[in-house]
Amino acid sequence: MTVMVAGQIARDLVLTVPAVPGAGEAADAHERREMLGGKGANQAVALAQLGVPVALLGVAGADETGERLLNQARKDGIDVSSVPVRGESALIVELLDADGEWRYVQHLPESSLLTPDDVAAAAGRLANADAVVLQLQQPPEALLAAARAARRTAGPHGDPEAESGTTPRGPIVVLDGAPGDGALLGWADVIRADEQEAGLLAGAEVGTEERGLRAAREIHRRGPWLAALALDDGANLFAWSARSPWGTDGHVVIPGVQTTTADTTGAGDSLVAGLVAALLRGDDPVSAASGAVAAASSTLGHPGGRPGLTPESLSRQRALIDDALRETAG
Ligand SMILES: OC[C@H]1O[C@H](O)[C@H](O)[C@@H]1O
Repeated sequence: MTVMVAGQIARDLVLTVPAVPGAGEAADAHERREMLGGKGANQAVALAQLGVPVALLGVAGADETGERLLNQARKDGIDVSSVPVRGESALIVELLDADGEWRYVQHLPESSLLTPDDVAAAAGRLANADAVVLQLQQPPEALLAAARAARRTAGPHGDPEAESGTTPRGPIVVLDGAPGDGALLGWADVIRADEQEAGLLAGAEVGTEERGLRAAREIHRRGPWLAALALDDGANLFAWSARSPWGTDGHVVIPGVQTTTADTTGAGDSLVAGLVAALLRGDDPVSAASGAVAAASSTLGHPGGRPGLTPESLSRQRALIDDALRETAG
C-alpha cells in the first residue's frame, strides 16, 4: 500500500510573538521553530506517523535548506525518490501571536512549483498508488495532470465509462481545498474544505450542519463521493454518497473536542492524513471520520504545522470524540 502526496515542500519558520507588529514596529519573538513544512510535506509526515507508506512529489530546493528538508523527510520515513531538486527552497514564515492567530509571509520561487513535466515523470507511481493526495498550493495544470495520471484508467466523474463500475478506478484521489477549476473537482473522490472553501464550492455560506449538508450534496453532484467540511462551531461534517465504498448516502458530525489550541496550522493536513489512513484501512464511516478528527486535534496543541501524531495523542483524542458522540446520541 502506498500513498502519493503531490504538494508543497517548504521550510517553515514559526516565530511566536506576543502580538504581531504593526507598520514601523518590531516585535521580539519569544520562540522560534524551524521545520519541514508545506501542506504536501505535512500530510506526508502525518501519513508516515500513522504508519502508512508514503511518497512525496514536490520540489525541493537545490540549496542547503532543500537538502535539510529532504533529509528530514527521509528521517520521517517518507519516500522522496520522485522529488525533483532545483532552484531555491520555498520559505514560509508564520507569525503566531499570543491568541493563537497566525499570519504567513511566504516566498515561493517559481522553480519550487510542480510542473506537468514533473508529474509526467512520476505518472507510473501515481497510477499505482492506493491514494493520491493533492492540495491547492501547486499550479492547477500540475494538479490536473496528477489527477489524470492517477486515474488514467478511468475518466473523471460524470464520464459514463468511469461510472459503469466495470472500469478499473485506480487510486482514491483526495483533494484538500476548493479548486477554482471545476475540472479538478470532477477527478476527485474525496475533498476536504474549511468553511470558507466549502462556501466557495457550494456557492453559498456553509457553517451550520444543514447548510453543510446542502453544500455536500452539491459537491457530490460535481464529483467527490466524500466531503469533509469544517462547520462554524469547530465541528466537522463528513458526508458521503452512495458512490462511496460504504454504498449508501450518509453523514456524521464530529464535534471539536481539543481544549488547548496553540495553533490551528496543520490541523487540516493531519485531518486529511487521518482520513486517508482510515479509508485505506477500510474503516466504517464514523470510525474514519473520528480518526480524521483525532489526527487533526492532535496537531492543535503546538506551534507550527508539523504533525506530532503518536498512538497516545490519537487514542486520547479518540476517547474524547467517542464521549462527545455518545453525548450527542444520548
Ligand atoms: O497547512 C499548513 C501549512 O501551510 C503553509 O503552507 C505552511 O507551510 C504550513 O505548514
